[in-house]
Amino acid sequence: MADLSRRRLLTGAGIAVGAGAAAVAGAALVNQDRPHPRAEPVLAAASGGVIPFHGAHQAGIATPVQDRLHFAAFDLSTDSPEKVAAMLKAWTAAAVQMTSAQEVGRGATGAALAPPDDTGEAIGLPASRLTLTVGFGPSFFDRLKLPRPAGFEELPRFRGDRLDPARSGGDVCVQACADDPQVAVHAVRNLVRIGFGTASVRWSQLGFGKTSSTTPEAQTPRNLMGFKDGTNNIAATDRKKLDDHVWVGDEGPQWLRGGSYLVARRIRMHIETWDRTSLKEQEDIFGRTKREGAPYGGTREHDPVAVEKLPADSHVRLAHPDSLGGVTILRRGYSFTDGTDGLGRLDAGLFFLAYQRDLNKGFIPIQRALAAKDLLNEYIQHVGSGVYACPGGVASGSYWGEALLNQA
Ligand SMILES: C=CC1=C(C)c2cc3[nH]c(cc4nc(cc5[nH]c(cc1n2)c(C)c5CCC(=O)O)C(CCC(=O)O)=C4C)c(C)c3C=C
Ligand SMILES: [Fe+2]
Repeated sequence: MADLSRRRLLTGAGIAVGAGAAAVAGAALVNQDRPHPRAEPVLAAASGGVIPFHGAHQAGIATPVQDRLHFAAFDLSTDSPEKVAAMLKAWTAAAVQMTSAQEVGRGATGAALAPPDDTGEAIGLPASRLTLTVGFGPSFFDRLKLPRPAGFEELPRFRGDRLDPARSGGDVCVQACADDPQVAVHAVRNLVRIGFGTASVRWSQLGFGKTSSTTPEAQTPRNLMGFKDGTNNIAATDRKKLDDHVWVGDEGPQWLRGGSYLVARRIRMHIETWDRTSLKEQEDIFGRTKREGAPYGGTREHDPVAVEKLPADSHVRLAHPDSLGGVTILRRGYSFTDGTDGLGRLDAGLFFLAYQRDLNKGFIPIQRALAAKDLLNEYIQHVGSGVYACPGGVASGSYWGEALLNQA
């Protein structure tokens, strides 16, 4: 490894976390004498490489979408902002290490008579473009008596919702994305471990097969219905659209500027019914062709969508900005299959993730339009939900939510 990159990594990872509750109590350990690269970090965003943790925005929003997801929502077990700040500080130190392929704290093989700081299952694995993105639910602010951003509240109930409270909400969320599922799971597991005594997992979701892309030049992935998903998403290079529709600006509190609002929805697909539906009907439901992904009225995937050429209640027509006065979101969802539902059907679907600058100019109006009459509704059901305010990027030496918690 070049000296420069090692120095950068060490500085970023200067504070290591001790095991479990001790770390949360603020027992920061200096790690500079014993770095534990679990693999040779590659400072490039090519598959397997490092996506920088620090920056103007949190990684994992507009950065290229990785193949795997482990999403976790946490409930706080304390009302103390100081305790939560200590946890977030320890989480940040661990995140800096894990995203650069370092072992957490003093590593997986520290002192023999104490539990290791790192659980060890990622030893030898590259960074795998791991990103860790944190958000705070409305209940976070109430519990810690912190001022909520104006208008930030739980999502309204939408027609057709059948939300399971055990798969909804949460005070804090962590979105871990990586090209290797073991790296994503390792990251969440170690944060869970560090948070012991301060936060516990309320629900979590594994995802595979990204169903969106922020790199339009790459092949668009397909969802479990077999359709290309993410064609008309915001590209990571489209600074104007990101500024207009994704990043919170001066209208938000200082800690949220450069951040974004995240909506997570666990959407079950009735894929057995879908699989008995004719190709023509499937295509009419989206208003796009299945193989090419072309919008009706066009021939190629990236041909412009002319909404009047799509069936009136088709998904794409209803969700398109031209039908909704310009409303636009950044989608970042994943497919899931979680065994069966006990009735001989797969519990499969789309774990929908969307980022936006303003929920009232993003997910809420789109979902209202879709819930009212989307042809797709016959084949899907929203069964889990969460909404979170994700702070702006973390500067080196700072930690997730520092500017917010300093107000306590
Ligand atoms: C509230 C927002 C949305 C939900 C919920 C949603 C669920 C959902 N979507 C698909 C499959 C596709 N969606 C596509 C496009 C698309 N979907 C939304 C929003 C929601 N989708 C938007 C804003 C768009 C883009 C519209 C446009 O600008 O043209 C497509 C087409 C390809 C693409 O552009 O991505 C597919 C396919 C499923 C299966 C689903 C729930 C399970
Ligand atoms: Fe969609």
